[in-house]
Amino acid sequence: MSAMPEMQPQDLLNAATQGLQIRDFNAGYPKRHVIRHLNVPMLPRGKITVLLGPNGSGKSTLLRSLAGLNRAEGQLFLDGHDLMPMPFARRAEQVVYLPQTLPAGVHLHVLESIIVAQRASGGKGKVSEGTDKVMTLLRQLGIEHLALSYLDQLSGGQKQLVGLAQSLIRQPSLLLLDEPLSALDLNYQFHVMDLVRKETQKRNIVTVVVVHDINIALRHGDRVLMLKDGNLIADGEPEDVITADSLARVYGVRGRIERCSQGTPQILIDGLVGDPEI
Ligand SMILES: Nc1ncnc2c1ncn2[C@@H]1O[C@H](COP(=O)(O)OP(=O)(O)OP(=O)(O)O)[C@@H](O)[C@H]1O
Repeated sequence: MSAMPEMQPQDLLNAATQGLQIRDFNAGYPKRHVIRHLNVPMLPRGKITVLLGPNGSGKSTLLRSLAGLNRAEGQLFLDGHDLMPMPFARRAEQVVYLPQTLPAGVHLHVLESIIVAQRASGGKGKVSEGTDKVMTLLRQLGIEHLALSYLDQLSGGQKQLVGLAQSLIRQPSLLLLDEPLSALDLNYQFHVMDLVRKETQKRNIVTVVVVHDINIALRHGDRVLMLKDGNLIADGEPEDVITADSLARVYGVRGRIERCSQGTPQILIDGLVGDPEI
């Protein structure tokens, strides 16, 4: 049996400090507290964390607050450095938030819009090199053919894919994706999560994704955080968090997780809590 390579002190230190830690975090709006005293132990780099919860549970508020776009207080340590006191521009160099929909009325074509995003985050070098990178990313996303189409003439799903390209080109340390699959067909959903995983691992990003589809969380999440009414109800590996009990408590549904013939866990819903069982 070959011996495990010994971890060097620096590796141990990195493992303990590399990633995002959320401490006593509160967030909301002038007349409405939404996220209350949230504490999340290290969300590691190179992994996908899926944020689940019913409508109105605070997922978007949390993501926007992590990006510095919402009122918030508490501590957010990225690799040991607190993001909260940082000027917004400095925080935005490391943290990228992709909202559910791109802003309307932007009359740029796709290629221009992604080069603008790249330049805004400090991307330098020759324009031709920037264009090559963007075209590679568009090819990976399967939307190379849209490079010269105008943003305001794209379908909802095409806009989502362009938004993802704008986010990835900025090479963030913390990538926050708010329902990036909601307008995508099944093929693109799979393709996008596959690409997000590869980029997360290759660039060692802390990625947090909001989805409503429990099967996506089961299949693509390394870790799941489940919110209800702004409170963290569960945190752990997908199959430890997504259980009949948490589905009942958080979503009010009677459900179970079963493995398909290929071994992939999937959710089956039998009804609502309180319905007569058949
Ligand atoms: N701009 C705002 N001002 C005041 N309250 C808001 C604002 N935006 C959202 N809220 C409230 O904050 C709470 C959490 O909303 P949030 O959008 O974060 O939920 P969510 O979990 O992302 O929901 P969904 O799954 O429906 O997108 C809701 O009660 C909502 O009404």
